[in-house]
Amino acid sequence: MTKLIVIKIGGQAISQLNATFFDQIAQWYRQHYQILIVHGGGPMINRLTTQLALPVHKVNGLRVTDAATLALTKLALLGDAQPALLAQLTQHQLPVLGLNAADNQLLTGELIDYQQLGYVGRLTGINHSQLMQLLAHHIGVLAPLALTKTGQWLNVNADMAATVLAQQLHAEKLVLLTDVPGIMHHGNVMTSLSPQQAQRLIRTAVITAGMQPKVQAAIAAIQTGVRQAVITNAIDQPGTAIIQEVAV
Ligand SMILES: Nc1ncnc2c1ncn2[C@@H]1O[C@H](COP(=O)(O)OP(=O)(O)O)[C@@H](O)[C@H]1O
Ligand SMILES: CC(=O)N[C@@H](CCC(=O)OP(=O)(O)O)C(=O)O
Repeated sequence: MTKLIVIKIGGQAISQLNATFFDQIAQWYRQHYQILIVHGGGPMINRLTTQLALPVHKVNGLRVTDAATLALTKLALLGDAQPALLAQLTQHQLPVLGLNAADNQLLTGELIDYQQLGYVGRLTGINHSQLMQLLAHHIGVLAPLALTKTGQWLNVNADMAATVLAQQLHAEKLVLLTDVPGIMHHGNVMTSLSPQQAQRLIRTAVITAGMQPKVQAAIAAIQTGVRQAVITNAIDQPGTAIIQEVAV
């Protein structure tokens, strides 16, 4: 059976990719791994909304997205973040394909809580066969947006999107590439983190902001069959491995 690796690249990380990253992707591709990249774009969205004097408001790391913010989110993800990433991968001779929810119903979603978050969604369905067909010959680069059954665009946290894709496509590994070397506690990178530890560190505000949905997404991944989930800033560094609860 073909093995799949899902890599989520945060918006900040898109501008920090180095030769090691591209070498590793090329190596996995040569080894016949299928590779799906889900990209973020938080800083690009912030830049656009700030330029247009819209407030940036987040709840538990999720952007509150009204209609105007949604329009800018689509612009930033599909007009800035995705082409910036595609251009770098193409320059490294990697066979990439930029994708979004509207390509043949790739990603379907539903609102999480319109009152609290506006047009923010979670993934409820993926076009499995289409995606696997595309990944047979390309490295897919997918934006974190979804469409509802009635055609409403939704803003989806990219870590959450990557997790659902990793679960549903039975990925072997989920890499969440970000701008920090892993989960930091007392100034050190934690080499591993269990769901119980994570809940405690969220409660005590050690894990805050965008790291919250990231950790929750990684936990959901390993609890639903993804064998390995790591949070790191470099593809060749172990970062923080999310592990199942340790029995005591
Ligand atoms: N305990 C923690 N360890 C590391 N980073 C943390 C922690 N708590 C909060 N963060 C913040 O989470 C950020 C990563 O989340 P986010 O900005 O959403 O990244 P990305 O764009 O890659 O998804 C870090 O830059 C850091 O500011
Ligand atoms: C609902 C929600 O918060 N969506 C994210 C989507 C982009 C993203 O996740 O980008 P990063 O990976 O760079 O943080 C947002 O609007 O910022």
